[in-house]
Amino acid sequence: MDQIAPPQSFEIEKDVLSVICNRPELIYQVEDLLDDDCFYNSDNRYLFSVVMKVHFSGVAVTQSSILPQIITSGRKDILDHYQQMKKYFTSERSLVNNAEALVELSTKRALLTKSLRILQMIELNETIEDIESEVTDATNIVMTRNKQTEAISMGEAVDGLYDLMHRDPVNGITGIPTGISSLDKITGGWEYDDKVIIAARPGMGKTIAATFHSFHSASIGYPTALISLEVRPAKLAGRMMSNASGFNSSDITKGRLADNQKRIITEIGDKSKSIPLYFYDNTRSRDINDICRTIRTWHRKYGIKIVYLDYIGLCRDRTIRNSSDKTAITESVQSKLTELGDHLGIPLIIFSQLNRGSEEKSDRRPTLSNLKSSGKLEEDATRVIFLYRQDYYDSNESEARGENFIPSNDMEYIFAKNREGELGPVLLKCNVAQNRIYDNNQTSHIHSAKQIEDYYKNTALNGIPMSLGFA
Ligand SMILES: Nc1ncnc2c1ncn2[C@@H]1O[C@H](COP(=O)(O)OP(=O)(O)OP(=O)(O)O)[C@@H](O)[C@H]1O
Repeated sequence: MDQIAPPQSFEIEKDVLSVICNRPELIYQVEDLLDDDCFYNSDNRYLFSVVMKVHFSGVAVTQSSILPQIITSGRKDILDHYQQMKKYFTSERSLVNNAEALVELSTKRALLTKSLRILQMIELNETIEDIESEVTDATNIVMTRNKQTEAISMGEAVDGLYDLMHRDPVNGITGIPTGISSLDKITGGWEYDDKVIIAARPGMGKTIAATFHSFHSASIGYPTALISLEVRPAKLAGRMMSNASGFNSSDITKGRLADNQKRIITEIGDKSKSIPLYFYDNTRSRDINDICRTIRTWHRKYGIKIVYLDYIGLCRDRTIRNSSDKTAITESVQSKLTELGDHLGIPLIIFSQLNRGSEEKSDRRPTLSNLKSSGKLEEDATRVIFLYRQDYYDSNESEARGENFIPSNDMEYIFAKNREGELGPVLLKCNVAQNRIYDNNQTSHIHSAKQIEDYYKNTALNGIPMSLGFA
């Protein structure tokens, strides 16, 4: 393997360089295609980088404009090289084809380097996760190259439209059902190209929403990833069991249930073990590069169809040098997530924590301006939804006055951006102790054993024996 010569062609490099040195007005044909790495020969690579620097500065590429660049770098020998390229003239007709050939050769060189690295890692018995990461990088090398050279034809676009048009809506929904019919009406379910930001101040119910929606999508059969950077999987499962049983989630996790109640949770728990829901181990890493790698692996391994991330502000990014620049980190994290969602073609539901800064005004409902401090969250999102519960404030104020508080359970999903649908609030109910979110017109989402049976009838939890004596 060590003996494999790096794929390259000095002749093609020379052909391309001679055309762009003689006919700089043609550079635009290849400027998006080529980068320095496309040239294997170091003089060619250096000359190309100088030519492009001049070109991108908006100045015409001539001997006099490249001269200052060469002199400041101390590589006067490159001037001879430039003159040789000018003398060696070849037809410009093959420029694009030749440039594509150079891209292909450089891709092969990058793959060769990666392959040697992977072989070495196997030899050194490095962890499978690290090896997998290198394999993913290798796939990305090929993907990036494809992006540069392949267009999507009108034929492909129209075929894609037919696929969308012929999807069989179930109850009018083509995406992944949210679990709440009034939300499904507005969204049509979470769509394959969705990047949804669900933002809220602390205590508004982000984790309840993440748990509720992910449990729902998994229980109706969609392989689901729940990346919670705050709550451990056993506690998340406790919230899901609370949702399914109606018992207070704290009572479940703190061992405060009676024996017959524990039996019910065990029944539901055992049944739900087969649900395709995958939790991320947040003790391993909160770095977005590891998170994206994990999601890619799960997509291959488990066929993940939707990802919930709770919440973006807790992600780190080791590629950002200044770790105190929160905006730079959020922007980088978000662009990595957007790229991942586009690449996998699955919805990403990303939770975001708003700070408490602007709660002084009389209407405490957040607006898009509250997202401004979190980088470009709004720009890339297909939808921005704010969660709001007036109970949160009322209960604190009642407590301060020493009064008893009776919750309204009102919850609003406020659509502040919705690329293909209505804006405005959707009024729902949320029972925080039971981790339940339900339509406003229901007195309770689920309040009897019979309703639980009906609710889960078409899900993997179908057949849960709910006749164990609770209402
Ligand atoms: N078992 C419970 N009993 C009573 N209230 C609860 C229970 N579990 C959660 N809550 C309350 O529900 C609200 C929403 O909880 P959730 O964990 O979803 O908050 P969050 O929006 O994720 O915020 P944070 O990041 O601060 O945890 C909080 O005010 C919390 O105190």
